Amino acid sequence: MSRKKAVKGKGSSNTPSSSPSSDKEKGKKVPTQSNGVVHPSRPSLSNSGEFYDIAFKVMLVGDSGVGKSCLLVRFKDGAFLAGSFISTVGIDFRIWDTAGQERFRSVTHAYYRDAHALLLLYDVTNKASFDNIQAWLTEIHEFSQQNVVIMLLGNKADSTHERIVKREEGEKLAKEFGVPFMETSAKSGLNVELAFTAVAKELKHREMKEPNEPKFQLQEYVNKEMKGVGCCRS
Ligand SMILES: Nc1nc2c(ncn2[C@@H]2O[C@H](COP(=O)(O)OP(=O)(O)OP(=O)(O)O)[C@@H](O)[C@H]2O)c(=O)[nH]1
Repeated sequence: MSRKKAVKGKGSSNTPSSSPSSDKEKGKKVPTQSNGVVHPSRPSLSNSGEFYDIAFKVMLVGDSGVGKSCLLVRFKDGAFLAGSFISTVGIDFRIWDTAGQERFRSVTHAYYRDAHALLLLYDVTNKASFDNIQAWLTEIHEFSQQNVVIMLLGNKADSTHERIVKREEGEKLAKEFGVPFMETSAKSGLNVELAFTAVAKELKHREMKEPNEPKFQLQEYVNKEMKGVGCCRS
């Protein structure tokens, strides 16, 4: 999975006018199987001009304001968007950035179905966004594929003074639900690259693994590579 083709779109319109089918139209540029995985007979060219062999659909989900757009922009451009800007209401393709607002949920549901991976975010400075994770997971299990890769991310880990949710609480919740977890910061860049590459590695491994090859251990990989807030390695 090429990082550069991780093109996100902050919704180009500020109304939920783009229907799932109209957005899928945009994705028609690449040959897609019914499971949504792109298997071109020869490498395909991404919008950014890079070649790739396989493509997966990764979505960012979570409450409004947890930092989904910022995380994607940090990953894609290495930049941080400070301050307030228009809330996401549209959904773009490649890496799909969803609107966290309740009133756009029905639009989001339609996109879960063929997602291969979901990065589920809460904001460590916002208890409600953490408390809502269980509801998000229930929804994900209802609408997404059974084998979807899920990773829980506690974002805004740079906000030391405003922090309300402890890292241990995130770890405990993730353990309860059997999903990998780490804290991230779109502002400082902490673990942002890792979140996307770990998911990409898992998906690629599933797709290309030889029958006798052991499974990729996503949580182990994350534990090994993850950096902590204020840690010497970050
Ligand atoms: N300190 C800090 N602020 C962040 C971080 N990530 C995002 N923010 C801020 O949080 C606010 C919301 O970020 P967005 O990326 O728009 O959140 P979103 O989840 O995409 O929101 P919706 O589009 O409404 O679903 C903005 O003011 C960002 O600057 C982070 O890692 N640290």
